[in-house]
Amino acid sequence: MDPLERMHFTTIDYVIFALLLVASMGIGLYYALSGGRQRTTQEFLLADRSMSCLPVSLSLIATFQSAVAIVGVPAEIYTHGTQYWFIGCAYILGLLIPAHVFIPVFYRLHLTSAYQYLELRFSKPVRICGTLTFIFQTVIYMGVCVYTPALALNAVTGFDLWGAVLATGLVCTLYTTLGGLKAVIWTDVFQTIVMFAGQLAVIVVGVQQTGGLAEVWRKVWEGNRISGIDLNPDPTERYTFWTLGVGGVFLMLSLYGVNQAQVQRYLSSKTEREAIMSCYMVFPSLQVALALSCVMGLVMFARYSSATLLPTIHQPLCVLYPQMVLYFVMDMLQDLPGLSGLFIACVFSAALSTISSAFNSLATVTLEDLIKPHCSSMTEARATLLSKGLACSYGLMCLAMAYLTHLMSDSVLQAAFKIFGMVGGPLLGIFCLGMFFPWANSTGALAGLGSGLVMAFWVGIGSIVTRTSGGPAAVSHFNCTAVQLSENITTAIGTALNSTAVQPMGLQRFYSLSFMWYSALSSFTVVITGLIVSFLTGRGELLIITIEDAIRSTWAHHTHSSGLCSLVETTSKSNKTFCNKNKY
Ligand SMILES: CC(C)(CO)[C@@H](O)C(=O)NCCC(=O)O
Ligand code: NA
Repeated sequence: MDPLERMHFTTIDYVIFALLLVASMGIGLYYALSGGRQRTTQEFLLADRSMSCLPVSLSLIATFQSAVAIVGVPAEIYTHGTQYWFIGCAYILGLLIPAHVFIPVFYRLHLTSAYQYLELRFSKPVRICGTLTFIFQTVIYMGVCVYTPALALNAVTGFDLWGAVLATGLVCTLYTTLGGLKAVIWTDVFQTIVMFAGQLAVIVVGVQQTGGLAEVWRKVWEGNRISGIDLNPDPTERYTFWTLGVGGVFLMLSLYGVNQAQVQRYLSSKTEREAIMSCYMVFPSLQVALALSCVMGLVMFARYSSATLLPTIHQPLCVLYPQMVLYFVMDMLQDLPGLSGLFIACVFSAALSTISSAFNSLATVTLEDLIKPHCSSMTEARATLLSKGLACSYGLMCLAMAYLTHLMSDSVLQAAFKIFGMVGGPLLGIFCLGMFFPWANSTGALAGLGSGLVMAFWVGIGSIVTRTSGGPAAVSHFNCTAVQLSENITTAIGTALNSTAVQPMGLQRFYSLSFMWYSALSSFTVVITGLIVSFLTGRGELLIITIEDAIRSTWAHHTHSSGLCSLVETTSKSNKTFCNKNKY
């Protein structure tokens, strides 16, 4: 029997998928019609700065748990064993540092956009460059996020590709435009629960069908899937304890420390304490999310390690990475109507929660950083209308980006997967430069950001062109024999094998740097270049040691350069006194 034929959706599955969309729409409508009815930018972009830590923390994990991660991590564990699990170590510092360094600075400055910090600390051009970099990164990312799950679902079940893209894109645009950040956060809460439920259901059924936990354990142990800690210091090794546990911290900081989507949620918290608490609560939830994905990869392995199952399943599993997990799920859940629908809902929840954050944060930075500075007389009503228009436009742009992603070649797609390491790193670097190095000046910051981006794209594009770096590889060997593979896939694997066999030298070695180091490499490049250029062009000041110093020096710089505390009108009373106190 052709495996492609038997994998189809029942009515119940379609109903569950539709329920996800309807419930998300419902939450959007509720927040459009309740509370302040989305009539101020404070409500639309910052949820009235009234959120408590539980919804904020679930929303924080939903944002960067994309569908790419939901289907990619189990495939990674299946093919390479549990080494990737060690990224959980990076969550410790990757969340403690945002909680105690970045959140206090952003929260006490009472910002709306994280890039306001860059103007306060450096200058307007630095802020604009930061904003444009963020827009570039997020626009590329959202296209990939909505396209990847739709493509995988289409390949496995025949579910209409553009139907899925349009349904998710349009529904998400609607509820973000109607309900603002409150809707984004509360749909994230709902979608996180669906995500956990879907993964848990697959694991429970998978364990049961494989013959119980002991049997799963025996098979993954015999199949060598349980990886010990790999302390190999080679930075070109894809996943080792060092790349994951140290390089991963920088990735986490670029996502949870300075990314606008997350900063905006911290700023939407009632108090600074709630914001810090929410960051703490991300830790256990993110560990659960990671464990679910990893265990799912192991169950998948256990189920297919037995030779008797191979004849029917080997062919469909010779597929692209993201599709592998869907094959497994559909194959296993086909006799349990509704459950495959639940898992599809889980994958699309991951996609929706990521793009909704993207729409709202893009609308925020575009309004605050690019438009407002030129229209100082804009009324609140007009600003709110404009922010809704922006959220809606970015939603439609997401559909255009999904289409562009569709036209992209496989190597460009790989670049899109690496976008967080490549573009997130330089952004992290520029915030660190501002917060930890008081003598860094605006020229240094601009030079730093530029060189960080050049460095990131050089190594990122170089690795794709030379195909030496393992990233989330597009191809897996999943029980396939060479005969069954199409010609170009065989070539791709051949190239991959050759490149690992030959030790790369010189530039080749640089290009084969594990992509887990990209954030660290590019943020260090920003800081070092920024410091050198600042020393050459500016004056020296004292070293900042505490958060208070960091905030004080930001205000001092601002009052110094503009001559007055112009932010006073727009900020809260506490900041007003803070500002006045620190006026020189
Ligand atoms: C945030 C982490 C590192 C948590 O494991 C991971 O989910 C991640 O790399 N997320 C960003 C990219 C993505 O999920 O599409
Ligand atoms: Na998500």
